[in-house]
Amino acid sequence: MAEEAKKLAGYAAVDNHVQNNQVVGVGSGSTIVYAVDRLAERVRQEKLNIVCVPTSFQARQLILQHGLTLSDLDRHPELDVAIDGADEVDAALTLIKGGGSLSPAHRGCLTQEKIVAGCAKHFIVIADFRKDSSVLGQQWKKGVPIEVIPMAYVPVSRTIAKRFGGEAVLRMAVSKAGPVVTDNSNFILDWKFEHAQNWKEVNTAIKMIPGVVETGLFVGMAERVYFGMEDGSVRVRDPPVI
Ligand SMILES: O=C(CO)[C@H](O)[C@H](O)COP(=O)(O)O
Repeated sequence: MAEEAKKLAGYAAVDNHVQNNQVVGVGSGSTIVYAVDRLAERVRQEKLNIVCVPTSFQARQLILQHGLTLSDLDRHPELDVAIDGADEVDAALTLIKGGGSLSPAHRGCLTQEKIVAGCAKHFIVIADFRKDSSVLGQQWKKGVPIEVIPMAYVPVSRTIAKRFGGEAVLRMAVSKAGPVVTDNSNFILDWKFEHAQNWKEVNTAIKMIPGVVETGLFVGMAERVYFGMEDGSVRVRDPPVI
């Protein structure tokens, strides 16, 4: 059921937002796999000229395996559109990213994902119905991922708990001993917050703690979210008009 929903979201995003001669940011996770399948299909069928910029090692492999054109931010610092998954989306389109529902290899790419999304004119999110929340923490219980410089993980964890409550736990690997190491050779703390907060302020404050590389809070970045639903429909959410 969830897999079909991921596919619906991925296909809708590619069909509605990708056009010929575009540079496309490719996100990470299990949902993005469906979007890349559809992108490759359209490139073949419609003979599109598309260049892809990956957000992780996994995304890079996906692009290559599908025979798509691989690039990077050196050659393409401006993207037309970036498409990526999320762990949770609230009513204001604030996202938690960097968690991942698949294997550890597909998790913790939040820093590169945020960089690529920030370089895109349009940032489009794809998710299944389980990620849809009115407030963060409603559906996603694993906390906000925070990428940290390895030597700083203890002081950063203590500072976050002291200032914002909850606890920030070092993410451990599953198929190896020791912590998960990101594509940037850093560690991930999962901050299990106690209650909803002003995410814009919290995100800025956490980023100011020495040793923090990036947070998995994406505030004011997503332009549209496609949710694949259980009944086979696709729900679209745009940011609220303030
Ligand atoms: O942010 C991510 C990885 O850093 C993923 O996009 C997010 O975790 C969603 O993953 P999935 O599509 O497997 O549920």
